Amino acid sequence: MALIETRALTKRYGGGVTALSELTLAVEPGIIGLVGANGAGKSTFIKIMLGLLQPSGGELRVLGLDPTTQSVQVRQRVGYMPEHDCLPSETSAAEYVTHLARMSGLPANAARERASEALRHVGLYEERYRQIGGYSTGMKQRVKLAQALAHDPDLLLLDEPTNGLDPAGRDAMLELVHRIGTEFGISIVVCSHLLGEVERICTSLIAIDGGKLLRSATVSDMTTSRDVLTVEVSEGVEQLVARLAEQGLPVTRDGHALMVPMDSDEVYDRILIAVAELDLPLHRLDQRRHRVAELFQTPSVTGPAAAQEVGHGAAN
Ligand SMILES: Nc1ncnc2c1ncn2[C@@H]1O[C@H](COP(=O)(O)OP(=O)(O)OP(=O)(O)O)[C@@H](O)[C@H]1O
Repeated sequence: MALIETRALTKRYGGGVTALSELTLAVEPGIIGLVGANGAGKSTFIKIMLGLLQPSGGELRVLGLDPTTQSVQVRQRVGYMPEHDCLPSETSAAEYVTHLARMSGLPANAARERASEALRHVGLYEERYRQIGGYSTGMKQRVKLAQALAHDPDLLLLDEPTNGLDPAGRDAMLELVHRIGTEFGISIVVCSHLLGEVERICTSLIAIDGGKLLRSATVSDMTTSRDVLTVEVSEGVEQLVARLAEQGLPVTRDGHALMVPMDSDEVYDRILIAVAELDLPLHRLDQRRHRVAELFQTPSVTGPAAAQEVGHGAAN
């Protein structure tokens, strides 16, 4: 059974905004990156999966359940970490997470135990009796993660868990998410507008742009068949580009380097022959795996920083 399955899932808000447009996908259990630029529709998708928002059209199953009619069952099995800060400042993390565990239906003692355990998993055990108002941003994010874990869910939906964190904090949060996914065997959907960031911890990726599905596949499927050859010549780059284009090889430029998808073994030889025939000084010819971010580059996305972001448009 697929973990999440949608068919033509669509969400329109008032004011003519189509936040999700005919999304059709199926993902298997694992750590799933839900990636897209700001406004791509990630939060909307998460809220529909939780049954907090009703879709305007299409179908959806989460853990085999229909959130539009079985939202209580869905929320019993799904933990949700919202994007924005929503924590009470004058309450301790222990009190807050216990309270939410109780609200999910656990008896008082079990709720307290589960809260302590969840806070231990996220590294806040020692600090759990301090008021949340005195916590750093990273600690607050961890409290949100702990409350999502407290009722022992089968699936976690994390909306931008690295928001507001510095690079070290982002790394630590991603490592934690990865550990929870692998050690506890919980499936996780982790939203991010930074593909390069989640790519390293995910087993599959759903990429959306302007509410439309760009791609949904396992990370290994996205990368294994897409090795790329990098060629650098000290001079005559234009000649080489023209020669490779004549041969029907798709070439993209990355600074001085030329990148050619390695669709078959003979591509390597064809490049070597072209360089030799043109008598160009070969500086470098090597093969490497495509980074997932490169697979999503569009003509309007340029430069290394932009290449990290998926898509480029808001939904309209
Ligand atoms: N309640 C709403 N009413 C009208 N439009 C909305 C509403 N909520 C979201 N939108 C619009 O729907 C589109 C998708 O928003 P959504 O928050 O789902 O995107 P996102 O990918 O999560 O982006 P972000 O990371 O910035 O939150 C955006 O254009 C947004 O402005």
